[in-house]
Amino acid sequence: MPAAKALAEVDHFEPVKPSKEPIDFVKLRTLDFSKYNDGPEARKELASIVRDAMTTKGFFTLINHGISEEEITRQVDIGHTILKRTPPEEKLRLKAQILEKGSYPGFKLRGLWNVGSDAKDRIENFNVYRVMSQNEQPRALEPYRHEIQDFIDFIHKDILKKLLTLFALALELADEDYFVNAHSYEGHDESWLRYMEYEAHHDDRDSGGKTLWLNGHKDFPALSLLFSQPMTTLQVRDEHDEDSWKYVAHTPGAIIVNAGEIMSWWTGDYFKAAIHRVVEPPRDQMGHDRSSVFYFTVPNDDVVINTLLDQSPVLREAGVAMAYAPEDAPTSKQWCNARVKLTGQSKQAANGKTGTVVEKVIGNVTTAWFK
Ligand SMILES: O=C(O)CCC(=O)C(=O)O
Ligand SMILES: [Fe+2]
Repeated sequence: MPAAKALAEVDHFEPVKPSKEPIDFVKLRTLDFSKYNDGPEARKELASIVRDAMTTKGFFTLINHGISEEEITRQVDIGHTILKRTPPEEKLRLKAQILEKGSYPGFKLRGLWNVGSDAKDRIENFNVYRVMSQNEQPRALEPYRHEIQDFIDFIHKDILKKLLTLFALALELADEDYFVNAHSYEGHDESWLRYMEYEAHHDDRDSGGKTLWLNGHKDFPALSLLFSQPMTTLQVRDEHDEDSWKYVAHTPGAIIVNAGEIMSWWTGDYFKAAIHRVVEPPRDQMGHDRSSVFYFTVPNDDVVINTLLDQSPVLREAGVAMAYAPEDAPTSKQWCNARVKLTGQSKQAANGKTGTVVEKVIGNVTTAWFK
């Protein structure tokens, strides 16, 4: 990423020290972008890693993606500063229209979502579209506007473009640019950058089991990019190991990539939208806030999402079924707005395969939540 010039001052967020406790980590594949420009064979190899990761765990670790650790730290600090310096009245005025419109830009205040059966979340988010002028931004953001824009633009135009090309290669799509064109930078869509802070639960020390911080769920976008952070809290449910929850390891400077429901529909569930959740950290990391940065990508508003059987010999060979009858397939915008409204609103959660599945139907689309 091109280096920024003189940087405006921030309130530094001091991340927690890595845990020393023994932890059962999920084994994720590593995708190394330093090989991306080494020619067609190297790209094919990277695409085969994407295919393997997506058909098994649904998550992988991306390294050498072009954003340095310092730049990630800087973005965490920017998010922390915006959340810290924006007064409550301004947060309320610039509140994200989540329940009203199913749209994320603005502040998500604490306590909007249910966690488990009788708790509310302790998460604050500040979300931004790539067209930042589309929404009024908080005063505290102004000193960082260009840095945030450069960060989003590099993710969307460089990292996402490479990732989506590899996803197309992994499926041997007739049109290698299909996913890239569906995420045209110039088009409009609901993709968003998220600064997210989990408030420490100071009462956790006395609790026996692990307290949930965010219910189990599948992400709804096409891809989710999580800038790796050191608090051991994110768990993925391993379908291949009796649905057990395993922690995602922190890799300094890496991006943890996972697919959402849009990608699973495109591929007739050949690529997994893995179920994941956030729980309290190990004892030696308790009592500390967590601050992180995410980029969630969805296709342009009018893209109709359905399984790419016609385009992909890999999907035909895998014998997957179409996700929807043609007349039932949702557009990106219909799906996103409807799904965002439902996030965290159910008081129940399901155990998945073995328990009752708590489902919500949106038009012809069904989505579910998990413990
Ligand atoms: O905070 C995390 O590590 C994961 C958050 C998450 O799953 C989400 O925002 O969809
Ligand atoms: Fe998620």
